[in-house]
Amino acid sequence: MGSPTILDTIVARRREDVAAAKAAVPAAALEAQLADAPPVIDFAARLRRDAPLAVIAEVKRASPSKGDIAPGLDAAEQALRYARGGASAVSILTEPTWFKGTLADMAAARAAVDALGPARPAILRKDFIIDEYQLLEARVHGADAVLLIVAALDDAALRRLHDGARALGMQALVEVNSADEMARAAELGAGLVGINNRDLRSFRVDLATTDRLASLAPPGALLAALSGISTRADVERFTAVGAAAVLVGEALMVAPDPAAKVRELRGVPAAAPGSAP
Ligand SMILES: O=P(O)(O)OC[C@@H](O)[C@@H](O)c1c[nH]c2ccccc12
Repeated sequence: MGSPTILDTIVARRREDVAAAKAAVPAAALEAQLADAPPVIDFAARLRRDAPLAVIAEVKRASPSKGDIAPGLDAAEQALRYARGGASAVSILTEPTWFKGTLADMAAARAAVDALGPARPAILRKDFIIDEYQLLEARVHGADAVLLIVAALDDAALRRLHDGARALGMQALVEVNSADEMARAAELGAGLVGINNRDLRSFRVDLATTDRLASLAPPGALLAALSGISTRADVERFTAVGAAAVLVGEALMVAPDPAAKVRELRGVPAAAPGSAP
């Protein structure tokens, strides 16, 4: 066993966070809130509706590799900017220590986009999910889908969390970064696969990861490319190998006009000044 990777460190801390959260708010209390949770929509259907390319736009204030990106940013306001640009979904980082996200961010972003009616972007809880308790937290705070990181989970946990998300009406975006992890996602029967160009063990980004792994995706699964994406050319590189969605964080968090950046990534003309979004 080598020295712990960044991923190991974050997962270990998340286990402590979950233990503390359970002590404060038992699972039974969250289950009692499910009936009043904001209604869930079909995440994959929402992405497919925007074929040939759906943008999943991410609210990420900071990261282990970059430190602070936009620490003071309001998650709800950013979600609305993304929605104005035509994002199909908004990914909200809810990990507090390294990414400076919270569940309150996700609830606020969900409430903000709900005002847009049924065409609203779907909400993805982006976190290091290792315990069913976090699925309850996600649903109660308005998530339509959750990220499951294959590298952070053994097969039993992956199966348990994948089925647990579905039992709560949510879908799972199953994240892979290698051929072995893609095989595990296929074995799981994942319908939504995210190829992360960033290796969460080293946080090194290699855009060729998606090129290399796309053809190994389970037939019929919706394929998303994650990380390191900043231009329309990056997007076209990935649609060329079968990606139906891209997930973009930093490039959107630093964009002076996030709505215009989403449109650029989608390959649609910029809105005329003053025109309706
Ligand atoms: O900021 P980028 O390079 O556009 O990457 C966004 C997203 O893919 C990245 O934040 C991410 C992908 N998988 C994760 C798992 C946990 C935390 C973060 C992530």
